[in-house]
Formats: sequence, C-alpha cells, structure tokens
Amino acid sequence: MTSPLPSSPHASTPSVLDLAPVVPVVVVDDLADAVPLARALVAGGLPAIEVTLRTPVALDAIRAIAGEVPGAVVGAGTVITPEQVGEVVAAGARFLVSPGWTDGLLAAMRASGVPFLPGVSTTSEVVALLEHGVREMKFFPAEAAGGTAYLKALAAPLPQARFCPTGGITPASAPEYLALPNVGCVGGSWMLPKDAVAGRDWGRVEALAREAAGLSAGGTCR
Ligand SMILES: O=C(O)C(=O)C[C@H](O)[C@H](O)COP(=O)(O)O
Repeated sequence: MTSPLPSSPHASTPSVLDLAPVVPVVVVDDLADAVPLARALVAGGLPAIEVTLRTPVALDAIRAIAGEVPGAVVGAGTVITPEQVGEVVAAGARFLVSPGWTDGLLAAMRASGVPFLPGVSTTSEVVALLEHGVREMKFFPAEAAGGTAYLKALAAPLPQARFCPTGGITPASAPEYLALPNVGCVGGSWMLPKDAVAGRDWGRVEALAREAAGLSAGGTCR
C-alpha cells in the first residue's frame, strides 16, 4: 500500500518536502515499536517518516513500516555511505536523507531513482549541490548552523534551493522556519519523546503528531 509523492515545481523528481509540514525523525531501538509507532504518526497526519540508520534494527524497521503501514511514506535517514543507499531502497525506503554529502554518496543517491535530501550547512555546499542539479536539501544541524536567520540570508542569492531544516527544531520554532520561502518542511523528533516510546504510549505520539501536522507558517492549522 503506497501513497504517491507529489511532484514539486522546484525539482524534476517527486518531492518529500511537500508531503507534510513536519517529517518525524525516528530512532527505532526495538523493532517491535516500528509498526505501531509509524501507525501513530500516520494517524496523526505525518505520513513521511524518516527512520535513521542509527540502530541495528533500522533496516528491518524500514522494511516493516513499508510492508505493514498503509499511508506511510517511509524514508531512510543518516544515510552516509553509497552502500547504505542500495540496502535501504531494497528494504523499501522511498526517500533518502543524509546529514551531509560527498560526490560518491550523491552519485549513489541519484542512481537509486528515489528522491533524496543531501545535508548542507554552508553556502558553498548549497552552491555545489545546485551545480549538480540538486535543488532540495536538508539543512543540518539547523539551529546550530544558523537557524532561520541563515536560511533567510540564503534565500536572496540562492532562491532556487529549498530546504528541510532539521536539528534542534521545536513546535515553538517550527512556524518561523515554515514561514520562509525556501523551506518546504522541517524535520524533528519532538513528537517521539523517549518516555512515550519506552512506555509504548502511542496515543501520546499520535496526539503530538497531530499537533505537528497542524503547524504552519502562522502557528497552527495549515
Ligand atoms: O540522524 C541524522 O541523520 C541526522 O541528521 C540527525 C537528525 O536529523 C536529528 O538528530 C534530528 O534532530 P532533533 O529534532 O534535534 O532530534
């Protein structure tokens, strides 16, 4: 069961930046949590889910969510080697996110045929990706790298670049990011508090996801 990725006017490939205002960044420690956690996020209105390759069960978690959660668009995060690209796509990842990029990683991501967001935190990296024909990127670590002020400054000389800022973003700061013309969505982990996941409180996760799905440039209610 899959839902289509809409086309972006800014990119020739379908864009994950337009699926929802917020992409949950998920760290799955216990494989048994993957499906109920993803169901809660989708039920709350957050279909695009980034499962980070930070735990030994991450690949299996991607596989489980891809196979068992209707409406989810599962992607892989923390993709940092060309080898991982093939592995996550084989597991069912429908988009790829990296905290940074290299020429080799970019080539593998492009060859995969699925949408990808390489990570940048400097102007020169943005210019380099534009030179490679890539116009959609993750801005990481968003808060530490300059936050909304930095992105606002980039929009003037480089309006063709669009970002998913991630790293340190909260429900309070997300609307300011979403108000920027060069931001499509933000990434974050706040809708998955450690104690809620440990306690398998999927109702709480769903409620936090619903609040996140309602965030927009103005505050709430997109
Ligand atoms: O794992 C990766 O590939 C990353 O780039 C890191 C994540 O995007 C951030 O850890 C999420 O940021 P928080 O919302 O501050 O938790």
